[in-house]
Amino acid sequence: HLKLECTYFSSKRSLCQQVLERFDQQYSQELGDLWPSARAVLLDPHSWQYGVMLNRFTTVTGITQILQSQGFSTLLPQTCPPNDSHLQPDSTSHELCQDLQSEPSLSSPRPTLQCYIHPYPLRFPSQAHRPGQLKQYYLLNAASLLPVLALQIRDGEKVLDLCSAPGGKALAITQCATPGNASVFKGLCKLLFDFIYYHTLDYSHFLLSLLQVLVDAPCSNDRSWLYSCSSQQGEQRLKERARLPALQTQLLRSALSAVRPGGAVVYSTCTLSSSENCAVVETVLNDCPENGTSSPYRHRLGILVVPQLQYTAMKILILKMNSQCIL
Ligand SMILES: C[S@@+](CC[C@H](N)C(=O)[O-])C[C@H]1O[C@@H](n2cnc3c(N)ncnc32)[C@H](O)[C@@H]1O
Repeated sequence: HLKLECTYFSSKRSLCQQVLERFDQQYSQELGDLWPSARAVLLDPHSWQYGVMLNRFTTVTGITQILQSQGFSTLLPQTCPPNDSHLQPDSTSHELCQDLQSEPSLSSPRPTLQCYIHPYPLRFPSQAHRPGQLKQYYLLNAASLLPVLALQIRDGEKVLDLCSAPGGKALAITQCATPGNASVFKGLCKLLFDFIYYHTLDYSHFLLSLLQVLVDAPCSNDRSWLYSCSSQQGEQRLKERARLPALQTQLLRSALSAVRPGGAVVYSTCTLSSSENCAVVETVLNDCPENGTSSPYRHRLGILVVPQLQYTAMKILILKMNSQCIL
């Protein structure tokens, strides 16, 4: 049963001062003027926003109306805006929107992710686990959907979600394409909540067989690292942080060995740290002589989503994500 009222997120979390000091040092240099507002969001759990992703494998009767009556609106465009809309400042956005909406080679439209967000950090109640039943919706940080959208998954494609646990993005992947075998997908949705995963660094047994690979790499998750740790744990995590780029580089190389020509590898993290983001991608690109300094890839190494208080930035980013865009 749905609890019909939304509640503000409240929790007692203890801040790890050492981690904050390191972030201040590093991010004021890397992000400049953007850091104070990003810092304010990270330090105020009440301002953290969660999207509500509907599960299209269940009948979602009534939830859409409840969400809309509470002021939630869809994150992704349900229909493409006209070419001169203020939300899509360039033609790339319009093409991306059309691409998100439909698959030209298929007679029926491709399923789109249904995610609702609110202009204020209102938290929709999470749905309790009901044995034998799928959840009708999941709460997740809306920015987590960007790597999944970047995969541009089409029906029938093989996707490897290389660092899957606990499974938020894998769930989003299941919402993006029509599965060949619906019961397998339903089983997957269930399994993902049992936190099943395995650790290896070698994915070469998939050698050149996959079209899409997602590397949502283990990283110094800024938001959670700031909280819930003693000063001893903080020290330990900062040491661990220095070792992460080597692991991330290994995982990204392994993903590249599994993807077939013409496919795509999407690398994502939930840290703002440049040494775990563009530096990792650059290191791997440097392996390939054809990706020299004059390569066009150099100018489009990725999108950095910096937490801000205005939610509209997220919608605009979704429409612009195919072009070079650093917020
Ligand atoms: C950022 S989390 C992934 C979150 C997940 N994609 C999601 O959306 O729920 C990174 C995960 O990678 C796992 N991991 C660490 N080393 C790994 C490895 N060698 N192969 C696969 N996963 C690994 C970690 O245990 C962690 O669960």
